[in-house]
Amino acid sequence: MVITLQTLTKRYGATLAVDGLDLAVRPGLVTGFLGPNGAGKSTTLRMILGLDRPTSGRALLDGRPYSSYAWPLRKVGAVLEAKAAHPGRTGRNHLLAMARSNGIPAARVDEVLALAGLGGAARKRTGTYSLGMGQRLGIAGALLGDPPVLILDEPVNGLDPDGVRWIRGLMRDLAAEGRTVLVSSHLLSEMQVTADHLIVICNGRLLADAPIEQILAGHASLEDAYYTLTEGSALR
Ligand SMILES: Nc1ncnc2c1ncn2[C@@H]1O[C@H](COP(=O)(O)OP(=O)(O)OP(=O)(O)O)[C@@H](O)[C@H]1O
Repeated sequence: MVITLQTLTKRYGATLAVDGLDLAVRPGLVTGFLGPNGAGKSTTLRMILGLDRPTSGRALLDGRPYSSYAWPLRKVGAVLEAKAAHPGRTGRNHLLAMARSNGIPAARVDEVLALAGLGGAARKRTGTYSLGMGQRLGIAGALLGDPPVLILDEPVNGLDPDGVRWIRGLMRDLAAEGRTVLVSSHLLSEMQVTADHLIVICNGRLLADAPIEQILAGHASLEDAYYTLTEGSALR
């Protein structure tokens, strides 16, 4: 499944959060989505997921908006914020409710809980989860519908070293299975070893959309390349 942005624009009052993005995110790759704080990454991801309405332009999944799909969890799995679950619900019940509303069998809930390393905490209330456990629950939820597209906003935030390794391997595996994996992160060293392709934005505008080798060429590290790319684009 291809994610296509067509002159995607979002204005909040005087702030142009996303400024005419035109690009395609392709299957079979881990695409890193980078940019300074306030660059417009989360706003872009929210528009792809139909959680924010574009001021103009469009965000499409295989040519159709997210909202046009009857079982969206079977098309796109997303983790936007850790701890999005109701704190009084157990992790398992949270996922069961998600599964039910998307016609996904209950057995899949236990599968993704085990996959996310949450088997032991499945029957605890999510309000008692640590940041990393909340992040794992979010990832379990994203995998629930076995979707062809995964959208992850800062997925390693709060994860322990084991968790970081796990999510890195998971993203690589999902891409190798032919899925579209779009991941935003500020951890450039992590992106350097995980991403195949990078999209860099600043002030809502596209700075780079290229294979990682091309962006790294002539630089000692992704951190170096990133600073070269963004230094000419002072933040508002
Ligand atoms: N609901 C909102 N109302 C008003 N302004 C908003 C809203 N959401 C985002 N913005 C503004 O839009 C711009 C882009 O924000 P966004 O959260 O998309 O950036 P980001 O790249 O995800 O940043 P970070 O790396 O800090 O998460 C910022 O200037 C932000 O203040």
